[in-house]
Amino acid sequence: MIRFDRATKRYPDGTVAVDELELEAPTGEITVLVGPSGCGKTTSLRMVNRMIEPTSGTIWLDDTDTASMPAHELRRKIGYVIQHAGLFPHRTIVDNVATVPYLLGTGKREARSRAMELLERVGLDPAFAKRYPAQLSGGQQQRVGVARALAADPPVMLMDEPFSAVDPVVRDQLQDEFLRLQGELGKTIVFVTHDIDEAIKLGDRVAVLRVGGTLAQVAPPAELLSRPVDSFVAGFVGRDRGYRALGFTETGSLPTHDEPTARLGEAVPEGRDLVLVVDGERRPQGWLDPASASGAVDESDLLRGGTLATQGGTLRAALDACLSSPSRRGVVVDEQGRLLGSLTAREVLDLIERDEEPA
Ligand SMILES: Nc1ncnc2c1ncn2[C@@H]1O[C@H](COP(=O)(O)OP(=O)(O)OP(=O)(O)O)[C@@H](O)[C@H]1O
Repeated sequence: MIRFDRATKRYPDGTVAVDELELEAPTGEITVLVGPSGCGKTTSLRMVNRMIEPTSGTIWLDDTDTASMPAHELRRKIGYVIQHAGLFPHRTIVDNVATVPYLLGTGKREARSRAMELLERVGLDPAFAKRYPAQLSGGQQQRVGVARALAADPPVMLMDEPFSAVDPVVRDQLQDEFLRLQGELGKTIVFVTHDIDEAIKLGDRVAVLRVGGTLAQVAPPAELLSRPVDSFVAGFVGRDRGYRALGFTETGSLPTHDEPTARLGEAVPEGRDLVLVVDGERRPQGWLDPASASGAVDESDLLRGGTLATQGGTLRAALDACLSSPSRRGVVVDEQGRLLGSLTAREVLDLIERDEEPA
């Protein structure tokens, strides 16, 4: 656990970057700091590993006042990942990852073999190990940055905009893999971003800061979306927050109807209504308009593009499946992707209304 206890940073020029911050980052969870430019996110983060010393207040690591520990000992327990990865340009990837173990006196062979394991863990091909940072893409470099921070197996990780410098598709992949990795590792993570969508996706808890370095609200993402404390947080959390909050509400069992199907290779069925086409495992492939096809059902006849809802998924996914479906019937599948049935947007709205808590 990391706890900011009235932590304050006043820079020598008088700027108060962080003002009496009270915040707890629980053990094994991802706590995201988010807020507009200059609100003190980076300053707060760097006070944890004492790259910046607080002017007043205390930062606790479990039961220890971080100011009472030698800084090098503190930093051994804390991995640090920054934007652009901050890799050493003249060291190979494997040596970059093994940097801290080398410093701690781990033998070369052991440090390297652990570094290779970590590269694999963060989803990087071991073939990159002998390359230099400039020979990797931005996304690959960020993975190396994460592997390097994990190398000494620290219980705590500080991450400052680690995925901001890559394009949206790569960022999405890095975020997914980061969540998968955290599912295995359960580190105590403080993560800084200016991107509220990233905060909502990654945070177990999200702390919204205002310029001046004060805490506006800290809450799990669903609560932040559904119950922002004031207009600043509501504005920062942004548009569509009601719809986005559905992404945190699980559907339980969706009330589905039987959906008539046709199979690829079978004769095009009669009728005018769109028909769902499935493969031999009953996995939906797309919709068929019987009026515009003849002979056997062929892949090229299919209307695609609808998303699928998974039984036990979220209300947002269920509603999206309906709205994106060419037939307006949302397709529901099981964990293996096999058809369970369909439902309409009206039925999903009924579920939403049923779930609505009284204000
Ligand atoms: N060394 C410094 N001396 C004086 N003021 C500073 C210093 N470093 C940061 N500041 C100021 O402190 C405030 C908080 O800065 P900080 O970098 O922590 O914000 P941030 O929320 O991380 O911003 P961004 O999202 O733009 O990176 C800003 O007003 C900044 O100008």
